[in-house]
Amino acid sequence: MKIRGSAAEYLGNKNEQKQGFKLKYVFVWVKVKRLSLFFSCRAKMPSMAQTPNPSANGNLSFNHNNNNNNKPNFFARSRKILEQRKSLPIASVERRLIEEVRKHDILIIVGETGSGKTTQIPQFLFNAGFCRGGKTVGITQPRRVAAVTVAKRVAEECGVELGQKVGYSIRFEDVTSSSTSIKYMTDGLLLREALLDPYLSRYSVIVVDEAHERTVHTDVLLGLLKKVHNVRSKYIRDHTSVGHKRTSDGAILEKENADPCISVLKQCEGRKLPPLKLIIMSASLDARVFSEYFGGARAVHIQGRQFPVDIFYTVNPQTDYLDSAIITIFQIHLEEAPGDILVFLTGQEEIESVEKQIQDNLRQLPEDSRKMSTAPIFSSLPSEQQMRVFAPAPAGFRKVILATNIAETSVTIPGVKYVIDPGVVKARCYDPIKGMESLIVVPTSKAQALQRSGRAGRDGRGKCFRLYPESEFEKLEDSTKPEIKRCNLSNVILQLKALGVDDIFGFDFIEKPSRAAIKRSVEELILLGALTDDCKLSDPVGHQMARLPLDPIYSKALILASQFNCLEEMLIAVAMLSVESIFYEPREKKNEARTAKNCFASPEGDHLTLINVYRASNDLLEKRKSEVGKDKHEKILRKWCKENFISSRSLRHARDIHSQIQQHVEQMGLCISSCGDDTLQFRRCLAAAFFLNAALKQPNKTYRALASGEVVHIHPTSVLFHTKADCIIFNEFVKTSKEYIRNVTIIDGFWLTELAPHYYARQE
Ligand SMILES: Nc1ncnc2c1ncn2[C@@H]1O[C@H](COP(=O)(O)OP(=O)(O)OP(=O)(O)O)[C@@H](O)[C@H]1O
Repeated sequence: MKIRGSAAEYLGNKNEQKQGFKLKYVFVWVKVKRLSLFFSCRAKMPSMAQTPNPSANGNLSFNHNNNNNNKPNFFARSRKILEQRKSLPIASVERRLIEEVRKHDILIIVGETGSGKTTQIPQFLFNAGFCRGGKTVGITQPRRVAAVTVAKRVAEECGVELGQKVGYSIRFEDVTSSSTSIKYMTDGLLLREALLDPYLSRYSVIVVDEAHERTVHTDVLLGLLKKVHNVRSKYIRDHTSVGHKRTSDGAILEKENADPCISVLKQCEGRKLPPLKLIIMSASLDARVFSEYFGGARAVHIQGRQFPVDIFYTVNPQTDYLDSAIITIFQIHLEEAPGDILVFLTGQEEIESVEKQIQDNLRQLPEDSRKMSTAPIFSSLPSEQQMRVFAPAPAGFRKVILATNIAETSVTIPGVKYVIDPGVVKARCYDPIKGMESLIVVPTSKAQALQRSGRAGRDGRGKCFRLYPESEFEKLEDSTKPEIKRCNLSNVILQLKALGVDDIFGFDFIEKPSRAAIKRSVEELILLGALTDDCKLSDPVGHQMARLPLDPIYSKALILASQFNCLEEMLIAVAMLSVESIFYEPREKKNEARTAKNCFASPEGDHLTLINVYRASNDLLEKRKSEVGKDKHEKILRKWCKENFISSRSLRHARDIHSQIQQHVEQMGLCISSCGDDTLQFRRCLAAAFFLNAALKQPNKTYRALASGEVVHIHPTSVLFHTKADCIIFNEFVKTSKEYIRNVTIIDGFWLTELAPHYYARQE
């Protein structure tokens, strides 16, 4: 890269601005190839050429039941959508695709980003009759935001109200009805559904979209779907051979009392059981791996994308990708044609810091160049705020979307013409020996780079700026290491146990996690009381823990809290711990921010400090409750948060999570009471739940984590940063420049042997 000025120089030279803002070229970009040329599929697959297909007329036989007909724009918009759909590469292969689905129970589809897989294939399946008899086509997505936005788009394309024929279901949000035929959902949600309906009997087809992401849920789901598919196929074979009749769409008509297995199946799905069709999809899939896993399943390739995306690389490696991203944002803003910019960053803190720098830099630009708005999106942002990135920018403004990898796959953000990809991502990594999980920033894979560039070029030609040289791209791994190989497996194992999978080592994973990781997580679940010593789900604790949509350790904390009479406090603590950084500390207002935080600080630790913040926000809203209206309350909360250096986004999200988990624990019949001022009870409960995360002070003032033996340091953001306490528990281990622990509370070391004798008595 030829840098002739840093970002500040570039934007801040007032003389230059006066002279008509003469641009300095900061990067020399190397334009390389179009996105489509980068695509290569390693498995040998038949390709679906784009032959004209008279049946691909884009019409879906849904009722148009929304009352938009009187709106002048409605017809124009419908016509535009229809035109768009017809021009998608996938539209011309509808009939051939359906033939493939009819012929093969399991089909792997690889099609370039934007070819129309996610939005069109479910509609093709509906048109072809796969939803007859009240059956549903289910499409899983690794991320909530994709499930929601794609469902909205498909409902619009079909001219139906969201939640009727087309709906979505994500954790804590179900927008479906009994008439839903096309259902988008997260892969985790489908796993939870399988707890209640082990044969997934309402589904005729399940489409696993973006399978390349290999999230832990996708991998477990693939294993489960394989099993369900085999059971349903076997059932059909067996019953066809003993003379059962089929309906016209292939479903089996049951004979009364044919065999004992039928009664189980009848409970789930009534009298018909069609075979389960599985479709595994992505733009960047190694089809061979999936095909082998499903016993040589058929793989097809859909060629072509709607609009080209030009890829640019920097000439030289970058030392500071945030700085480079900001420079590139402004370079595009000042030089390129109108169009929104999507920037990939690694987390909330980075996003908020870049957002602030953009605002600061904009102030230095001449008035007429300041028309730029920013919109952040990251996973801990509440859904309604995430949706703001999809709203158009004010007229004449360029929107800059600052996103984590949650915007990497499946989503279409209308108007995005430029993508900036620094080539890094925050990924989980797990050390099964020490039992430590941490988040670290790592290079993306080629598959991720391809997905990112594919977010441009969805409603017109696009450009993608990769903030690294092409030679670096060549060195990237082809695909991302499956999450199941780099995370703590307690949650997965608990779910599998609840699904009736007894032999975890024998479970047919697409790629097996290491024995050490499975063993470690099973041991952890036994220690938490979720599994018995012979590895069965314990009753009631294990079953209760599996029902809560939380990490097992948090679920255990809630269950214990009802016995320690502090469930009210623990609900708040768990909700506050589920969001990213409640407090923020702007560089230029460090002292003010610290003084504000001290008002909430508890000398006993971060958990009680977080509870103090939550309760203070409750008191505020209680005091001002006469001022009616949700908007008014939001405004009051926002102002208060700003004054107290609290992230209003995070607090609002925590309040949301709180009400959702409260509903769950109420349904489970747990007793919600408060320990009042007796915080000792609450801390004892923390010790009883988080005993695996205890640390003892060393003579040199560092701490040693008792379970892993690792030397750890209290994070500077903790209220206990200067503590001299002998024994503490913590919630999070973060490895940056040092091994840090975050969210720390003081406990008494003797409590550990008293409350977790099964672990600490054994250690003595
Ligand atoms: N919410 C939306 N608003 C506007 N256009 C959309 C929207 N969703 C999809 N589209 C249009 O439909 C096209 C196909 O989108 P779709 O998500 O089906 O593609 P895909 O092949 O699944 O891509 P990917 O692999 O990136 O998920 C997009 O390129 C875009 O033109």
